[in-house]
Amino acid sequence: MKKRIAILGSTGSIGTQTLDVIAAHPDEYEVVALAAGRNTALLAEQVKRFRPRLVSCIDEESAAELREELISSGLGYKVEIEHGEHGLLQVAAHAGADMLITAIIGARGLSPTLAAIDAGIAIGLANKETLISAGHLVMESARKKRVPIIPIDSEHSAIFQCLNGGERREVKKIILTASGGAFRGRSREELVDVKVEEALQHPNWSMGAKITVDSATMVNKGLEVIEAHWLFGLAYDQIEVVIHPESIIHSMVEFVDTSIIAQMGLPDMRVPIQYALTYPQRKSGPFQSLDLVRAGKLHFYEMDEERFPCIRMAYDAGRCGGTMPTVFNAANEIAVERFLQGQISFLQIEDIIAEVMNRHTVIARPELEEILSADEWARMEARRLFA
Ligand SMILES: NC(=O)C1=CN([C@@H]2O[C@H](COP(=O)(O)OP(=O)(O)OC[C@H]3O[C@@H](n4cnc5c(N)ncnc54)[C@H](OP(=O)(O)O)[C@@H]3O)[C@@H](O)[C@H]2O)C=CC1
Ligand SMILES: CC(=O)[C@@H](O)[C@H](O)COP(=O)(O)O
Ligand SMILES: [Mn+2]
Repeated sequence: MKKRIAILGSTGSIGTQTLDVIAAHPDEYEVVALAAGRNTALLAEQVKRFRPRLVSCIDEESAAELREELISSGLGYKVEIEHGEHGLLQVAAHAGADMLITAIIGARGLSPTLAAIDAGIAIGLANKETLISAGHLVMESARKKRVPIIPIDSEHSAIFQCLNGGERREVKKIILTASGGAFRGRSREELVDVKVEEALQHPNWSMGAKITVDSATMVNKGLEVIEAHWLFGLAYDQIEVVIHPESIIHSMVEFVDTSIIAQMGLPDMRVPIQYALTYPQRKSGPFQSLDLVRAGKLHFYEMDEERFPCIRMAYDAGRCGGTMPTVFNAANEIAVERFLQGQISFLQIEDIIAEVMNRHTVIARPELEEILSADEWARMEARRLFA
């Protein structure tokens, strides 16, 4: 029987690569539900090709556009079209799905991810912001429901692969690799006037705009530290970050006997996506092998918290816990949105995060309602600063 897959964010970087992997194994996987934002032209193509039973768009207008597009192309089967938060939840908890790939951006992925877990659907987790915002709720809920959460983020997939079959209590620490992002060779002075287009030039990966900016500010690695804390149950002191400009070693685990196991490969997100789909098996795929001789030298540098203050803020937020990581994430989401819209400068992203964290009164062990209101509060504060 084919494994039935639902995807949140099917038209994005992770969403389209997930469909590429599925297309390479047509006898193994079936797409049952898709959710996207406003790219109805691409979504219509995906519907025609993968024939899901349910599809959802961001709003009513996009849903109408999609319907129109599918009718005019003479779609030969009946697909249910939904929209908005309701549609997103319907796709996430689709009764016919075995696994949900969370490839939507931001903390808006939280409620649908919780809905899928509640419905007993396995999660292939790309949407890291969900774990930053409410890691304790997501992990607790997954444990109670015995729902597996398989990481897709390249570093976490790497750690997951290194730990395969191993005892977690034998782990001394994990080492997350960071490329250094678009501005890795530049000093802070050289960041004052950087342009949006420059921040969107990641040296090794082709990704959506938000995560590419996060990579340049090092917020991405900060989010990944908190993500690793929740996924692997490690203390923050056991999570280290090193700069590795080549993005060939995707991350490493050091065990108590000082042995280090690393997962390596060319930067291609289809590999961790496929591993999440096939786990615990491995399958071949349309991927290029790493040629170590051609790669030549690999480099590693110490993380500089003065140069990249967002990494320190992320550790602070994680160690503080409660609603602080929620606030760190929400403030960053708004700051990045404003940077992309040309409203603030690159360095003001970190100023906004720092100031909103500074103003926040933490709630320890927050319930979902408290998470959602801390998230909303942080977004409001982040919109007001430098306005
Ligand atoms: N890209 C990568 O290589 C990696 C990404 N990740 C994580 O994966 C997640 C997705 O990133 P990425 O693929 O780069 O992002 P993209 O910006 O490329 O894609 C985002 C997707 O979400 C959809 N979307 C946006 N808003 C809504 C909404 N309200 N309802 C439904 N769908 C919506 C978009 O739709 P549309 O375009 O139609 O508007 C699009 O399909 C992020 O959390 C990121 O951190 C993690 C590791 C690597
Ligand atoms: C592909 C992936 O997982 C991204 O999160 C990537 O790691 C970003 O690269 P850096 O944050 O290391 O620049
Ligand atoms: Mn990553």
